Amino acid sequence: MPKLVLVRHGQSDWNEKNLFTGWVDVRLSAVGEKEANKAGELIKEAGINVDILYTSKLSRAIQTANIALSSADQLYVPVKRSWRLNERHYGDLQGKDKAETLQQYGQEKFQTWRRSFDIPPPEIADDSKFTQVGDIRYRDIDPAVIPRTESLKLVIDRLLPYYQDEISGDLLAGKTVLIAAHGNSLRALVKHLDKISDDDIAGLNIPTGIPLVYELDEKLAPTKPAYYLDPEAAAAGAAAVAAQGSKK
Ligand SMILES: O=C(O)[C@@H](CO)OP(=O)(O)O
Repeated sequence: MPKLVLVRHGQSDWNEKNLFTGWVDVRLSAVGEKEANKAGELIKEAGINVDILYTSKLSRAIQTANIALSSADQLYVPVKRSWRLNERHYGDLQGKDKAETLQQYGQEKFQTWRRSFDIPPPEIADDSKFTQVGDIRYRDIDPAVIPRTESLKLVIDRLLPYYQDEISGDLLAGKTVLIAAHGNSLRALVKHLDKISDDDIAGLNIPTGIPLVYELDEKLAPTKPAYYLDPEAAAAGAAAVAAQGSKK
């Protein structure tokens, strides 16, 4: 039976600093490296043998996957990377402090930008130091397609075709697939897999560095609720993500 393991990258330098990140290519913090290592140990302890790894094009997801597969003794697995698994592009909020943004714009606007289904933050200018226009890693994408901002809905629009056309093929072949990606790109995927409504998805937060396992049937529907390999740490981690704006 196909198995899908999702892991959000470990804490990044900008998660630690409480900054909106999106497509900015920041690296893992020391804590994030430890979380990734632990994720691999959990994968190994659960007896999960990964057949193929998918990552975004962002270093923090790639680092997480490499460290986790190393500690799981599975560095050999083949890998595919796509910008379609990237974090949600955070528009003009990229690089901004979350607590300051909350203070400046108020709870309602802050929460709308952060967790509404279809309202994106303001667009980032192409000459901003935090834009990804001109970044060589996206040379295979038409520059007009590089996002200037995204809502969760727009993430689903660019991620789901990749899941259905590429990743599903490996799952339908009975493979165990590991996806190392991001808080909001994984929220998009979980919304699809668990059929979560546009309203209810606002309340879902994905913790860093804890593998979430889906066991799927031949139509790629979950045969039982997905489970975290460390449920207690996952609950604490999700609550910490939800509270990020209020952090000093
Ligand atoms: O800054 C970001 O890109 C994301 C994930 O770290 O943050 P949030 O949880 O606020 O959507």
